[in-house]
Amino acid sequence: MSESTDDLTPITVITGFLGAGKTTLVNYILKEQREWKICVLENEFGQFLDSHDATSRSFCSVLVAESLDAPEDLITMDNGCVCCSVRGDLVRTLGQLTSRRKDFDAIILETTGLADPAPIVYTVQTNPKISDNYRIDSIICLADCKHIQAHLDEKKPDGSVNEALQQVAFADKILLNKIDLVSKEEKEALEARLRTINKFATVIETERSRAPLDKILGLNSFNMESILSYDPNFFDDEEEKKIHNLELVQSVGIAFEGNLHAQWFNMFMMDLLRERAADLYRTKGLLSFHGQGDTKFVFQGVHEQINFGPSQKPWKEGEKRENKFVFIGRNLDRKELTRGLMECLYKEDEKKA
Ligand SMILES: Nc1nc2c(ncn2[C@@H]2O[C@H](COP(=O)(O)OP(=O)(O)OP(=O)(O)O)[C@@H](O)[C@H]2O)c(=O)[nH]1
Repeated sequence: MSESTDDLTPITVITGFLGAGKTTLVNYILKEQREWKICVLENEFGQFLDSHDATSRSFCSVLVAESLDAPEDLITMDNGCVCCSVRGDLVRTLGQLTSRRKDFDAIILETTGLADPAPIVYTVQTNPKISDNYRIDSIICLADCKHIQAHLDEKKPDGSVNEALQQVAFADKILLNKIDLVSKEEKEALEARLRTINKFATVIETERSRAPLDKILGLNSFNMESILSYDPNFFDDEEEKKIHNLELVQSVGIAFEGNLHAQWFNMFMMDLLRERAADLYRTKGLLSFHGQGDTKFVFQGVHEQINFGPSQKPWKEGEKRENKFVFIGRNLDRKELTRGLMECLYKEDEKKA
C-alpha cells in the first residue's frame, strides 16, 4: 500500500451531461497549463461509424488530439461507457499506465455525457491495483446552464439512475458553464437548485469552460465524505446500485461519401431541430461541402444550439471525402436521418426543386 497520497498520480474526473462543455474544458486545460505533463483518457458515447482510419476515432478524441503535443498522451476507451461495460477498460488502462506513471504529473479522465460517476469512484477507491497508484484529485461537473434543468427533470423508469443528477451530486467542483446563454435570474435559480443536490461543491461560473486553473487543478479536493452524505450506502454491495439505463438514449452514426450542398444541409438541420430539438441531445459531424476546397467542417449541436465552422485540420490530399455524423438522443429514426442527409448531397447534374 502507498503510505502517502503524494506518491499517487492524481486523476481529475470530468463529468457533465452530453454537450455540457467537457471536451472544451480538456482542450482549454491542455492549451493553458504549462506546468504539468498530462495524460488524457477519453471515453465517448456514440461513435462515428466505420473505423478504418485515424479520423474515424471518437469525435472528441479528434478535437483533443489537436491540442496535444504527443499522440500517445491520449488514450481512448471506446468499448462502451466508462461507468459500465468499459469499466474493465478503465482498470486495464490505468493498470497498463502504472509503469509509465512517472512520465505524467496528472491524468484527466473525460467521461461520457451519460456516465454515472458512482461506479468510477467505486472502482478507483476499492480496486487495490488502482488505489495503490492513483487517487482522485477532483470530480469536475460541467453544468450546461441552458439545458441541465430539463435533464435533471427527466423521469426515469424505476430503479434507473438519472445521470445528470448523479454527476452534480458527486462533484466537488461544478462549472456553471454557458452562462452566455442564460439571464442572471436563470443562472441564480439554477445555482440554487444545484445547491439543493450538492451543498459541498465549489461552484464556478464559466463561459467556454474557462475556469481559473488554480481553482480546479491540483487541489486534492475530492471529498468522499460529501459523497457518503449524499449516498450513505455507497460502499455497500455494488450489485445493488441503480441500473444505468443506456437503452433510453440512442446513438445513430451515419457516414457517407460526397460533398454536401450548404443550403440544403442548412434547411435539413433547421427543419430537424425545429421538430426534434428536445429529443436531440447531441449532434456532431465532420463534413465536406461543395465549393469549399479542402476545408473540413465541424458541426456541433446541443439540442437547438448549433455551432459550425472549419476544423483546425483540412482534408488531406487524396483523403476520402467522407461525411460523418452522430446523433444522440431519444426516438431517433436511422432511416429517416440517413435519407434526409443523403438528400443534402450536391449533385453536379441535378437541380433540386
Ligand atoms: N454558447 C456556448 N457554447 C459553449 C460553451 N462551452 C462549450 N460550448 C459549445 O458546446 C458544444 C459542446 O461542447 P463540448 O465541449 O464538445 O461538450 P462535451 O460535454 O464534451 O460533449 P459530449 O462529449 O458530446 O458529451 C460545442 O459546440 C462547444 O463549442 C459556452 O460557454 N457557451
